[in-house]
Amino acid sequence: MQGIWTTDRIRKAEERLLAKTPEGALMQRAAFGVAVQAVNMLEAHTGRVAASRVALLVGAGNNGGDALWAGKFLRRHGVAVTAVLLNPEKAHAAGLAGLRRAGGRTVSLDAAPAVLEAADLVIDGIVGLQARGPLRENAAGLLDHISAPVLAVDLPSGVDPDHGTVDGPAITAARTVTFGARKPVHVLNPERCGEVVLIDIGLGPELGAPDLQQLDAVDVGAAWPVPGPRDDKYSQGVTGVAAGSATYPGAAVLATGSAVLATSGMVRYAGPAADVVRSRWPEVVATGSVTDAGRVQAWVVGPGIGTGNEGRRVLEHVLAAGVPVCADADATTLIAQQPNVLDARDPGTPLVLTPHAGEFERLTGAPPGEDRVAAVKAAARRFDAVVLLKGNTTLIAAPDGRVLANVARGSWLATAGSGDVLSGLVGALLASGLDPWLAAGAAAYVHSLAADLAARGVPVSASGVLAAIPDAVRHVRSLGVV
Ligand SMILES: NC(=O)C1=CN([C@@H]2O[C@H](COP(=O)(O)OP(=O)(O)OC[C@H]3O[C@@H](n4cnc5c(N)ncnc54)[C@H](O)[C@@H]3O)[C@@H](O)[C@H]2O)[C@@H](O)CC1
Ligand SMILES: [K+]
Repeated sequence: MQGIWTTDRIRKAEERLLAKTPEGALMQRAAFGVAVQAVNMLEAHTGRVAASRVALLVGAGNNGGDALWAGKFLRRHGVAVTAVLLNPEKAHAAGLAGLRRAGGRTVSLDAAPAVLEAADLVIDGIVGLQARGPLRENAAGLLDHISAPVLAVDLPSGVDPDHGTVDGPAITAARTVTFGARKPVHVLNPERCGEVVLIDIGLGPELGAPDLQQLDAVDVGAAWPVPGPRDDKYSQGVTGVAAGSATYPGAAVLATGSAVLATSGMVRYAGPAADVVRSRWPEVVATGSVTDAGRVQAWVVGPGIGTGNEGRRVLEHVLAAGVPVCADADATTLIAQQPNVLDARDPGTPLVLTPHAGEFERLTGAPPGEDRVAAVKAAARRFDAVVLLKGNTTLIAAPDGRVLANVARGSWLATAGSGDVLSGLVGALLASGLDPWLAAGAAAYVHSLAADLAARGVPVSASGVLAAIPDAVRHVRSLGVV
């Protein structure tokens, strides 16, 4: 699991580390890392390093200092480096002197358009950890002149470091090189950051527990349930799916199918689409109603059940069953409209809610807003549930305050029925006994990986995502099992 820390925590950790290191040493480490990435990008984009042209956008703080020192290192490779000083009086003095000694040029704003237009690579050192709000006018006016790839120092300037939000002009980077620890922006706004490269500057021991975490393939592979020699179909956990209607059986087929493909435990289906489900998934034990479904170790409830009286009866039944429940789609709306339905919940049994932004607003009375992390944490506490807030970056909060971020590799999951596939995955992992927070996180990971594997650059349907689940599980298992 990889950690992510808020800027406030990182700044405090940096202060402790700065007190233990010789002056300027951290900036040198950071800047050297920037220069290495710049060389690498120049090689990839222009096929050469010597005699290529790099423009530095230099703001008033240490972020600009990093860029200036990186420019100095690039001079050693014969790169023509020109620094655009956005605030000449406040530019980092030592960095500026270093760059000039090494033969780098500096220009002021009026010369900047021509410098940017001629550049093979632009290094964004406008603003870093202290960034607040969009780019100011002097820097904003330069954006139109950038056509070369941008390497952002620490974070793309103009994007909020803690929330990843953009409310005005901002840099879009092809790559972001960050120092010591990843910040929320790197997972909350991956489109603006591009590829994120972390440089170790020795901050690790100063950091403490992370504010956000991210699963990688190895974590997901290690967590994925695998049957042992003494397991049978019951011992691995039976997933119950209460979804779909006679008129709209698709949600039932998708949610049931993803539970079937996720683990080798048994799957039961209960609802009016039993015949359709049985014909598509003959291995599923299907009945017409949750009342005669038999024992399960977790329920998925909601997709396509409707928000009327019958839907409410189904939801109450599964909430009272004393097993973990993943409540999705219509179940979320029912909880939002009739919160007392949660009185049926057996206290202490895990609940996973999987709202998108609109459902989140219905559930909590407010949209997730700028600070999605805080919003999802508060909802998890309020409902005493794991809340999985869908989005390009999906956030998964546990009632105890832990938050996972899952960054989608593309946006192909924005397709009808893809949520049904996700809820089936969550249900199957809950039935296997996984911690509900990890179950939701691992499900989100495999869901987005399956979409990526299925899409390969073209649109994909929810059925396509479903069909790619085995490949996605195989991928994480091949990395996660040693
Ligand atoms: N503190 C440390 O130990 C290290 C810091 N490093 C670098 O230092 C950076 C932080 O430096 P600073 O604390 O000087 O802060 P910044 O460089 O982020 O900010 C400097 C100035 O920019 C202004 N500013 C804020 N929002 C702005 C906006 N939207 N447009 C234009 N200007 C804006 C601020 O008021 C401040 O005066 C990090 O991001 C990183 O790049 C690295 O050198 C590694 C070590
Ligand atoms: K920056």
